[in-house]
Amino acid sequence: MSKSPFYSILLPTYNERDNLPVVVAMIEQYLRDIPHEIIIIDDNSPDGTQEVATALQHQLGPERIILKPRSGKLGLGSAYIHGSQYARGDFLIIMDVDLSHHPRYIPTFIERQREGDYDIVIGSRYLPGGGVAGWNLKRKIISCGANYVTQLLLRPPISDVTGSFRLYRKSHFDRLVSQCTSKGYVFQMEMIVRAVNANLRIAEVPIIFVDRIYGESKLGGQEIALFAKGVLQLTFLE
Ligand SMILES: Nc1nc2c(ncn2[C@@H]2O[C@H](COP(=O)(O)OP(=O)(O)O[C@H]3O[C@H](CO)[C@@H](O)[C@H](O)[C@@H]3O)[C@@H](O)[C@H]2O)c(=O)[nH]1
Ligand SMILES: [Mg+2]
Repeated sequence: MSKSPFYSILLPTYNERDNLPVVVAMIEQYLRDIPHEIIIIDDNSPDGTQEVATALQHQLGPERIILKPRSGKLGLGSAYIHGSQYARGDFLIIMDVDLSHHPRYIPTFIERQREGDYDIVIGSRYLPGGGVAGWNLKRKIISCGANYVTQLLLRPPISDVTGSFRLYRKSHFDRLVSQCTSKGYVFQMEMIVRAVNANLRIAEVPIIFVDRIYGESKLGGQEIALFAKGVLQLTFLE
């Protein structure tokens, strides 16, 4: 019998002290029978998320909880790249740490990967059965607009290119990252466009994204401008 794969869950945090312990407890519940580690990448959050992360490490042990903090807020995409360098898993699972991404989907991602030997499994809000709860109109327009513009210019056969709830085969994640130039939220889109161009096997599963209850989104005007720049670069420069 082949060895059961090992999974590394990457948790990027910036001011998530209330959410982090809940997300970790839920991951532990849903992955009880699945070999895994959790890597927390905190960017020196002013709210003290790092202390909460340290307490979780004491509670669950250094094999299960790995802390890879950075000295300041350096962007979501680069947080995943930083954390992945320490991952021991055959597969990486990336997700938000504000309960927008429910850990109950992780076993579904794993099952789907196994069914078709996929390289990437994407959680999609835009498939039938998926959706968004709690976003205002402005935020819906930003998300739909980003996906629409990407479809218009680059036509990836993927319904949700901006979401951050994904499973990657680690070897492919590393290869794609070595080609990626973006550091912020636009990273997700660039990774998918490059994965499609590399003919990787990609599956999507519907997810419901629930807007955060505690804390604030870190998506601002600068991230939107960087997204527009990223799509244009991929469209015209490659
Ligand atoms: N370490 C680190 N973590 C960060 C940073 N910026 C954000 N995060 C963490 O990344 C996760 C997502 O951040 P949010 O600020 O909650 O993002 P959002 O506005 O809800 O956006 C979500 O939806 C977008 C698509 O519609 C996604 O593009 C985005 O990745 C995310 O999933 C959270 O766990 C947050 O703490 C950063 O610079 N550094
Ligand atoms: Mg959020």
